[in-house]
Amino acid sequence: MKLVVLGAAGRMGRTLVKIITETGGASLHAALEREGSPAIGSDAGLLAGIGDIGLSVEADIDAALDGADGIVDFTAPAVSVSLAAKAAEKRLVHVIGTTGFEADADAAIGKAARNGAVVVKSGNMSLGVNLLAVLVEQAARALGPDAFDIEVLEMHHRHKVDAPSGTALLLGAAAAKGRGISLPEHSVRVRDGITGAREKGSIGFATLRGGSVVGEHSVILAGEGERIELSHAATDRAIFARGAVKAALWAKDQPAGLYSMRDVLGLAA
Ligand SMILES: NC(=O)C1=CN([C@@H]2O[C@H](COP(=O)(O)OP(=O)(O)OC[C@H]3O[C@@H](n4cnc5c(N)ncnc54)[C@H](OP(=O)(O)O)[C@@H]3O)[C@@H](O)[C@H]2O)C=CC1
Ligand SMILES: O=C(O)C1=N[C@H](C(=O)O)C[C@H](O)C1
Repeated sequence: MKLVVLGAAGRMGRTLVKIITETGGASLHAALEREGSPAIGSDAGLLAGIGDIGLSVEADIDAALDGADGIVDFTAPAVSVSLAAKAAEKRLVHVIGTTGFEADADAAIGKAARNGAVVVKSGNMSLGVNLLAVLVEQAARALGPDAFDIEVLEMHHRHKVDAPSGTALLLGAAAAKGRGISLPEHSVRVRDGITGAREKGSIGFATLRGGSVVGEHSVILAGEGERIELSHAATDRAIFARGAVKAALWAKDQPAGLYSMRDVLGLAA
């Protein structure tokens, strides 16, 4: 499967270039960065630390998509939205790892999936986090609507630009699903000053940023006299890249539509 990596000089882009070259059935068709990026013209393999692979980073998306089977995209929300429309036009697989989408951007990606793109989108492409989400959903369902308070805590590196993380929101959505409630209607994303007592049935988020932390998430279910914590720690971005490439290979045989990593991994609650 011929894959185009968008954001090839980024933290995830470099990891993806390495993992694609190591994965049977996948090959690197093109590596892209935005117009004006200092990475344009550099060898994608040299940037990824795997030596010269004879493929330079380019900026022309339309030329890069010519002859490609799929796109792996860990960039920024506006970039992913405009690429989803192109993927629909060309009937391509589009794996979206980007996080930080607003509701209107999600709606635009849903539209692209209805119009011909095979989209796999997830705030976290790792097996571990997607299994954790299943466990969170089960725990929230088993513990009932409000006897236990649910809080999602995350920590990431100092460069991360969105909060709460896509993973924190994915875990919050799993908890909300287990409780049979809507996350947007029950989430508390910021607390500051005299907040009043905790609202019954809410799902809280707390964000830490610093250093080089790849990604750490805990879902805390706090009851009277006891507390359950379900956690995941990522120590290597390769887990996300492997998941993304697996998603692309899986999506190749699917009809157009919007899929999640749970679909790819066959994980049901
Ligand atoms: N779902 C998952 O499993 C994971 C998701 N992520 C998410 O992936 C995204 C990227 O993370 P990360 O790699 O750390 O970020 P980086 O900033 O390191 O990488 C993003 C790259 O995309 C480039 N870019 C921006 N605009 C364009 C464009 N129009 N065309 C091509 N390339 C472009 C950036 O270039 P420039 O710097 O010049 O703007 C940069 O090189 C984030 O949203 C993050 O949350 C990260 C890890 C795992
Ligand atoms: O920006 C990151 O680095 C990560 N982003 C994703 C998120 O927002 O959850 C996934 C991972 O935790 C790393």
